[in-house]
Amino acid sequence: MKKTLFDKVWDAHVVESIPNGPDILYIDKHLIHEVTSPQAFNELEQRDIPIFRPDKIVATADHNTPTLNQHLPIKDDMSRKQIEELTANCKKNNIEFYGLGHKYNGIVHVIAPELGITQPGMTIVCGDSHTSTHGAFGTIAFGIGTSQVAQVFASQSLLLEKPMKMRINVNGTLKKGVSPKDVILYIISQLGTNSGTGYFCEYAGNVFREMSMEGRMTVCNMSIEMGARGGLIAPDETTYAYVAGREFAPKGEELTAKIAHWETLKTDEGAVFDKEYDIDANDIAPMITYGTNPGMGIKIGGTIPETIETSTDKALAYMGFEYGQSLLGTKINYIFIGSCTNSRIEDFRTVAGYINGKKKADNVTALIVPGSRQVADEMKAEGLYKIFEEAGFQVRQPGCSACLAMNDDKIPAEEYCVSTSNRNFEGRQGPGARTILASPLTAAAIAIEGKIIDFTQNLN
Ligand SMILES: CC(C)[C@H](C(=O)O)[C@@H](O)C(=O)O
Ligand code: SF4
Repeated sequence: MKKTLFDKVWDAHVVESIPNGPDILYIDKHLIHEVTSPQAFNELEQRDIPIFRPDKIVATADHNTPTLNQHLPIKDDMSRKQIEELTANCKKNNIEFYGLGHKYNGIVHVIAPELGITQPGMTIVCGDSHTSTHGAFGTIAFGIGTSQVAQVFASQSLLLEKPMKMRINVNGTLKKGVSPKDVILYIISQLGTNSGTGYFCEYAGNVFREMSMEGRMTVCNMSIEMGARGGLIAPDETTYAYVAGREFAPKGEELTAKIAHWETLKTDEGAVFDKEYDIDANDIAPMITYGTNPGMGIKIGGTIPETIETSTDKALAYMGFEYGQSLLGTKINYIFIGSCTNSRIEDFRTVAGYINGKKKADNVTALIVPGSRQVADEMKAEGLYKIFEEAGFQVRQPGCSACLAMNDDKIPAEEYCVSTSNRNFEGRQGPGARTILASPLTAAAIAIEGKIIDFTQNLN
């Protein structure tokens, strides 16, 4: 039978199939962070169940961590307790933990790929919806709830119904200034935030084949924002080159053998998907969102479309926008360049390339938050800190930061923030804050102008 990439990885991990029921799926890697692990640890302790395979778990602190003075005790009580609890739980259970100050600390979805923990053909879970990011490696990766975190702790497996399969093909040539973030924002704006519900989504076509691993991670990261359980892209030479040489990646003959296997992880010609979409790359332009879900996106120079959905009325009232309005010229006081969607070295190289020699507008507070200590170190080594600081941007320490208001980095009420993160929900960046999602390049250009502009005309 012809199989999809998803079928191949899934089938290779089925421990047992219950006739007409769910499968028991083996999990290769379990990533954890401070927000969704405490109850799962408690549950196991209460039931006196040991953690089955602690060596398959990697922990980091990212959501509640401050991005200034990380060497000092965390001031916020709640946040400090969360991190202390994770630290103690990892110690007690022999789990590898990259806490604050550790050279491998950072956002969970940034560190696992950069350390070579994420590899093609694996199953990876985390109590975090953006676990879909790891699908960029041809991995079945998805977010799980806290009770499932406990299930994986106890058994290294999960009881799951096999999801349906969809494929999105994007072929053609991307226009100048169009980033991977624009590709996924465009897809979600066209297909809607429920289009992926119940599905795992494979991204195929020359646009993804030609994309860097960083770009593929940005795309897969936002699969969850169209409702999909996860997204994935077939591994290829770009993937192998990224994985090779990383800290925990296979080496030498083991790597050669693995690559031979990874080569087989492609959807067979003629394999059938439950649904499929084709998108012309030429239709995609730099995107921004105007509403309170990631599907409410338009091309930068576009106007807010009329709709019959009453939820849009509420979204526009929250955002202070109107139907038919163009966002060009909207004054922007906050810029956030970071999050597991766009805080990798390539993102900051793009931003630095654009702002080098320029200055941010006076009204703008611009935050640059690397996704990990390693990204921060690379930025320093490449001289990017200097470029950002000279342009008046604040460079912070790694963490989820202003992506969600779980730490000190919050956007004031009613202020617009052009953000490279993945969610623009009400209050996501602080009570009353208004988030406009965009690519790092778009955010950089807006930081320089202090208002929304169509920067594509400035590109040479
Ligand atoms: C806190 C965590 C559970 C949450 C998620 O699952 O995604 C967060 O990372 C987010 O982005 O909203
Ligand atoms: S950076 Fe944002 S989206 Fe990513 S894990 Fe952290 S809070 Fe979630």
